[in-house]
Amino acid sequence: MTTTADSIYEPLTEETAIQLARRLNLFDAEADLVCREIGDGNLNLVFHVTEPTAGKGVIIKQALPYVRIIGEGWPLTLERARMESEALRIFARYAPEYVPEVYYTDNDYAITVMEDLSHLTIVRTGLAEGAIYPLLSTHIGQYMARTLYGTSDYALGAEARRELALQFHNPELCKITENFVFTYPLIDHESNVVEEGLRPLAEQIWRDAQLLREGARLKRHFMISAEALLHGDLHTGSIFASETETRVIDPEFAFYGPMGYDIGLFIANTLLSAFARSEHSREELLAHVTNVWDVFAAEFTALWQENNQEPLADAAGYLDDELLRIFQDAIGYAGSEMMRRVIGLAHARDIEAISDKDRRLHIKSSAALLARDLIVNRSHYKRAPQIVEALRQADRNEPILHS
Ligand SMILES: Nc1ncnc2c1ncn2[C@@H]1O[C@H](COP(=O)(O)OP(=O)(O)O)[C@@H](O)[C@H]1O
Ligand SMILES: CSC[C@H]1O[C@H](OP(=O)(O)O)[C@H](O)[C@@H]1O
Repeated sequence: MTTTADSIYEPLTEETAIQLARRLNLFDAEADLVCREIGDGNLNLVFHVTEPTAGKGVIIKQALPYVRIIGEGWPLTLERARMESEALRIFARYAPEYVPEVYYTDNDYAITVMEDLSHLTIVRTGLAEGAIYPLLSTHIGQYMARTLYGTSDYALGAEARRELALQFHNPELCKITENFVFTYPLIDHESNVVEEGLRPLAEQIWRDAQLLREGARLKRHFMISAEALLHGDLHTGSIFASETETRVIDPEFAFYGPMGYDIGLFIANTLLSAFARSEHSREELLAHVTNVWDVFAAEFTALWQENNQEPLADAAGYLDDELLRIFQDAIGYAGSEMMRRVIGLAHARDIEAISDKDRRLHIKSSAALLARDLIVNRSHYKRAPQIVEALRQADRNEPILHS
């Protein structure tokens, strides 16, 4: 627990959230305000303060000194609120159209007051209801290229990059990822949630020496690479969208890590949503998987050519090598993320919502087989359409072959 006896921190209530919004002059003095706590994530409180007659609102997000869904038995640093608001401000330098505006922060109360995005839908929810979001992968590809390139050595130079990285020492949140994404799904850990019927496959996974070795290498790479300021938890529950607009929220896991991690999380969660759909309505989501990489690579290349602090950047073949390495990192991390969403702690809600047990189990075992291949054979992946081909083979229960 990071609160101390003399700490002034206390959790907000719906009433005190309204008082805060008034104190910050976010609404007219006489405005009639209502507030609802709408947090549905694993960690924090989220208050939606609105003036219904004016159609105006703000979001007040507050970290609790523990994990919201577990309670005081799992203490967690309040520092995560500072990480989130500082990361949002930095990402806004590079991709302002893709993040909510931050109006106010208070680190003592672990509060971030930000733009209300309620006119948009959380992408995981929308995709489960059949939405397509035609611009999603273009926007996310641009968002990732701009924020990842912009905070890297290439754009900032090593000195400024190291300076910025000091602000994002985020050990408690990184530890959650190290444990719950990388370690626990690969061992028979008590926190894993393995659906009955999937146990034999899970046991096979835990005995798979090649998988454990490659999973360990990915975890190590995650722990020691400090390439760029990552969002750190870029799943589809951290993205709001409509047909025309896309915004990335919730970067409390931000830290300096490998660029491929953010890309891998987006790909993994889009693949899971694709698995959750019937075969004929998957195509748009699979197109997002290939397009996000194409857009990322094109935008990254343009930024590289425009502004690069690395004197050796023009070395023949170097950019291509970097892009292939980032791609293969992303493939591996997509595998780690998919595995944890199937047999780890925090499952994909769209898959859990499938009521037909046989179909749900088929999807989970196909996703686990695909995840294994992405982790173990990531060096065989050279082009984004191979991911789509691998998903189709896994879905048909065929061995995944790479041409
Ligand atoms: N800026 C925002 N505008 C509107 N709703 C938001 C905003 N930020 C968060 N929410 C709502 O609160 C929920 C939880 O927010 P999130 O940041 O994901 O919390 P956690 O950190 O606990 O995962 C989101 O799923 C969304 O419904
Ligand atoms: C108990 S932490 C599990 C999981 O929760 C976080 O997700 P979110 O903030 O979107 O609710 C993160 O993915 C953690 O790995």
